[in-house]
Amino acid sequence: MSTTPAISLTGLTKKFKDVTAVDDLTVDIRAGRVTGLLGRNGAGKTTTLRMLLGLAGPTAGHATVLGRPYGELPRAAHRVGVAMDAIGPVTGSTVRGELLVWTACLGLDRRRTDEVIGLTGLTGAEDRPVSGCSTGMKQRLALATALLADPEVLVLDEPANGLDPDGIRWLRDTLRELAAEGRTVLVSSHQLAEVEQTVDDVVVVQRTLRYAGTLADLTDGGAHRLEERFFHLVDAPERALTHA
Ligand SMILES: Nc1ncnc2c1ncn2[C@@H]1O[C@H](COP(=O)(O)OP(=O)(O)OP(=O)(O)O)[C@@H](O)[C@H]1O
Repeated sequence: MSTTPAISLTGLTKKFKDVTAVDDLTVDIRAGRVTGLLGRNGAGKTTTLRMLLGLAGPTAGHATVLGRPYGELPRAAHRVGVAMDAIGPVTGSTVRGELLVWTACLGLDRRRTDEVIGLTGLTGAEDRPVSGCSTGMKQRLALATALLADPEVLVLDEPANGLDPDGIRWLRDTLRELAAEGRTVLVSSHQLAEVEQTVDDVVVVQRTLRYAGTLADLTDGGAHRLEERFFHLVDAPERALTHA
């Protein structure tokens, strides 16, 4: 396994007028692993991911993915797959139509569209208008779009939201398979019981960093529930607890 982090955040800070959304966040995301980015509503998860992807400029600090700021990474859209609300459907057409637009934008063979439809369980729904898709199907479509270019890194903002139990299990298996193939998966989530079954590593934020390390270290090898440890961390006086 590579020891070079796939993603590095260094002193990352974002202020919106009088609100500090992210404060001096320094953390490395290890390659080839699934990392859960956890925090309460408003903890700064989406803002962190937006800064990582160059969608928001940091007030201070910097972020790199695969060794470069996203905006300076050659073939960034091929190497980093992204699923977040800010990057929603563009065409207002069908599932396949939507994917074909992205396939063309990325300069990929049209056959890749059908491959990701199969990979994400959207077979049979290809001709459905995106506007008529359930939330779970839209989540599958977002992941299908992120997977199109067969990226090394996946950045997924709350991909489990709106998925039914089948969808949750499918997502878990898919993320584990992607990491087993050597890909790096950074996934934000509120669903702690699900995260506990999916991730290798955990980053907990509450504006500042509260924990970065392995799930096994955080839960003492499963002796504690992730939820219990999470509340201990986010309710603790502001301080950074970091583990290797
Ligand atoms: N464009 C903006 N202008 C002003 N404040 C913002 C903006 N974007 C985010 N914030 C504020 O920054 C803080 C962090 O928001 P962010 O969306 O990053 O949190 P989050 O952890 O992703 O929350 P959630 O789990 O609810 O999605 C919140 O207080 C939010 O209101």
